[in-house]
Amino acid sequence: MDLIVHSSTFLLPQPQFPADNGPSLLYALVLLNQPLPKFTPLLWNNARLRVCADGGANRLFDELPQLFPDEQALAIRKRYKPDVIKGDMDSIRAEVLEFYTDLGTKTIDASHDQDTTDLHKCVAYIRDLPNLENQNLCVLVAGALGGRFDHEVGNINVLCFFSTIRIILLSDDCLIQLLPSSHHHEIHIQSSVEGPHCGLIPIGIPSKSTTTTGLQWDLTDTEMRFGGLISTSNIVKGEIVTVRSDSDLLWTISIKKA
Ligand SMILES: Nc1ncnc2c1ncn2[C@@H]1O[C@H](COP(=O)(O)OP(=O)(O)OP(=O)(O)O)[C@@H](O)[C@H]1O
Ligand SMILES: Cc1ncc(C[n+]2csc(CCO)c2C)c(N)n1
Repeated sequence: MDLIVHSSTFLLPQPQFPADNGPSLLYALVLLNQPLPKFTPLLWNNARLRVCADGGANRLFDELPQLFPDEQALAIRKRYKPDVIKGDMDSIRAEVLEFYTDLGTKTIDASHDQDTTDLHKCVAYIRDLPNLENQNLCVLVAGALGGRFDHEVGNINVLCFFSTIRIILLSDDCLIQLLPSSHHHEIHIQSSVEGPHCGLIPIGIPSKSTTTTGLQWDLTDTEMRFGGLISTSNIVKGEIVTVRSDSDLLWTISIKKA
């Protein structure tokens, strides 16, 4: 079975990027309608494509200037111009839509589809871009956690729906990604910015057998299911965590305050 190497180098300050011997990835950033993480400018600079999910554009417009209090808000808004705004467009304010449209941002009104979330619509757009086809794509999602639980679960469902795309849900406090059972996984821990608290959670179906190394409470051919054992409040011990499982798992790890 093939191995996937994971490494949160996108959280490292630019001079060290890319740090270890992890894969060379092409990052796309999606901003959601939630308070933006403090490290959003870092993600922005590391991304090749920047997309706002509907009301995520309000967050960019309102909150990015607050991260640069010594600079003029207009200058910051012009510097942080999204490539695309996509969604059902019921949350973006008219002035924000007009501002970014005037700057040349592409807008896609997908209000006809009331069965998928704005994040789903944005990831589908990124997946279907022709010139990203052969690239090693990784979608970073800012503002995905905290707030309404139905939205959080909807965001996790996007990980499962697009299970062959690397997608990482981020907040100021933690990240979540899917570890598909189709591969073995090696997670290179960036201990300056993440850890030590972590979790491994079966998603969709129980896991009959999960085996890990590098954790304080390693699993050895262990069963995990809701209503039984799941691995929360675990702690990263080594620089590398390995995971192999017979079913898909969520990996979550805490993000350190700057
Ligand atoms: N409280 C939240 N917690 C987590 N994610 C959120 C939250 N609010 C919004 N999002 C994410 O941001 C995206 C865009 O948000 P927006 O408010 O524009 O969506 P919406 O379709 O108007 O939501 P709804 O109609 O359900 O309130 C959502 O698809 C979701 O992924
Ligand atoms: C069974 C079922 N439950 C909820 C919705 C509502 N819904 C799900 S995603 C979405 C778009 C949000 O931007 C909306 C309105 C539905 N369609 N089907």
